[in-house]
Amino acid sequence: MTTSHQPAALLERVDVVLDGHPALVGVDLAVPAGRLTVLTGPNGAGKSTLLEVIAGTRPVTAGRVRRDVDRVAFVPQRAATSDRLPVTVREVVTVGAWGEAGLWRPVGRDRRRRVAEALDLLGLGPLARRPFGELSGGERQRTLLAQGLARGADLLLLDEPTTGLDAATSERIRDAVVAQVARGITVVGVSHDPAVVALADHRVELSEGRLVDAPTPPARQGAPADDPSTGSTDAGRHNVGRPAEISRTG
Ligand SMILES: Nc1ncnc2c1ncn2[C@@H]1O[C@H](COP(=O)(O)OP(=O)(O)OP(=O)(O)O)[C@@H](O)[C@H]1O
Repeated sequence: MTTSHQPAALLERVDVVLDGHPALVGVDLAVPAGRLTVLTGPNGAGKSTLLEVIAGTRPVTAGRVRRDVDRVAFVPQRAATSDRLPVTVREVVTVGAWGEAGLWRPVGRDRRRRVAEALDLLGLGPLARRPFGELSGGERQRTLLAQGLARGADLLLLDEPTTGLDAATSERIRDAVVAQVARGITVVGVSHDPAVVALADHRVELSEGRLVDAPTPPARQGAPADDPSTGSTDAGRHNVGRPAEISRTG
């Protein structure tokens, strides 16, 4: 686990309005680096929207988002995945390693190692040559997570990674998540699964687009409890250090 106390992502007074609907309202959140943050809350609370904001794939209507990460991997819900891809499991996982290599450049030794590790961690070795479209739902979910791991990201985002999976598959996915956090990778997951929530270092509960319960993550040593630069003691409550100290690399 990393010793860094600088947040991997910092959200300040974030609003997201979707077709006139307030999906997120005044969200202040620091995502601690090298930890597992789990977003919880009822259906429609704004969890997926918040995950997309942290990923940088969802523009905010108001507020600020800062990330201090080099590479982000976003593993979507199963339902978002096409089942007609004419590719093997290994090829799907290898896509995760394309990132900095680009589509037409050969995958080098380091990236091949990441693909092999990801296949191994998710128990996909025996399925590596199988067409993705022939897999069961749980096998696809493991494959998509392996693709995310192969990315070599320092911020891994998971939308309901264990929903609908059997106990053994869920446990394997939880073990893979724990292994990533142990390596210092920041993981943020949306989950209704109590077994995943129980693993969280940082639990964030949402209701109707607002944070209900977001305990302040570990503060940077010497940082003030409230940051006057935010202009709000409430907003400062979830800040770790001053925003100006966070480099935006992701
Ligand atoms: N394109 C859209 N237009 C209008 N409202 C939207 C749109 N997309 C999402 N919403 C609404 O925004 C709110 C937050 O949606 P979001 O998907 O983030 O919730 P969630 O907590 O992830 O829900 P679930 O647990 O059901 O997946 C919901 O009320 C949803 O109906």
